[in-house]
Amino acid sequence: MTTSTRILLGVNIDHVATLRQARGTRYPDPVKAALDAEEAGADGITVHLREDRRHIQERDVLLLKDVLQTRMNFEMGVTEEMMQFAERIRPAHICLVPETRQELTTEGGLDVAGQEARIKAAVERLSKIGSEVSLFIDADERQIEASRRVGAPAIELHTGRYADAETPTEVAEELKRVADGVAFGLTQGLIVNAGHGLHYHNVEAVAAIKGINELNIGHALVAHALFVGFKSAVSEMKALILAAAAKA
Ligand SMILES: CC(=O)[C@@H](O)[C@H](O)COP(=O)(O)O
Ligand SMILES: NCC(=O)COP(=O)(O)O
Repeated sequence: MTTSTRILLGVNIDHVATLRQARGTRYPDPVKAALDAEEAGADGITVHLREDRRHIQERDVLLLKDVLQTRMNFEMGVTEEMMQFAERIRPAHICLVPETRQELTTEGGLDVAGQEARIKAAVERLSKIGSEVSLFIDADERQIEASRRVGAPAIELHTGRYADAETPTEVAEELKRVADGVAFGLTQGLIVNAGHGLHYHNVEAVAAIKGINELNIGHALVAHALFVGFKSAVSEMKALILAAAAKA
């Protein structure tokens, strides 16, 4: 996840595993989805090993670690169990995310400002294994400054509020919040990624924000893949974001 003029696509395969877990079958295999995604142009593969194991399982992460041609972005809550697992697998990238068991999905960003000492200790510990650590936060200057202070080289701005915005005014406000967050993150010397809730119909405006390094996208890709196949779903998304970034 190094800063470049070319925007990267991280493909999140969590919800391939959601379908498998719904029946306790061996299919569909998120590992196969990851390999297809890479063939279709994914720059990296994102997985979130949730505490409740509702989708991705340890087995998936271990296999991916062996077979990925690109790099793994391992999303995890800040718990001792996850810290030890990350130390075992040493992913190229780790994104620290907030997690609550009852939530339908990751509803907001990590409160870095409210627990700086704890996040700083986690960033230091995970940096020691050679992982590039990012913090999944809201596009909020207080959280961005705190992310710099705790020593994270990267942040991922939560785009869920933009994705959920309903009126054109709300969409414009939320997009501006993300764009301002990107600009502010860059002034802090951070690598700035973004993701959550991005879809074929809303991704272009985000991809056009100057300075974004990578977009992480999952749910929309898996949903579209049902109708067009995983490779096509990924290559369509990649073409959209590259075109939007090139036009900007
Ligand atoms: C942290 C994040 O935004 C994604 O990884 C998201 O968590 C996907 O999985 P869920 O839908 O389980 O939240
Ligand atoms: N960190 C965001 C992510 O990996 C994908 O989120 P979504 O596209 O599944 O909402």
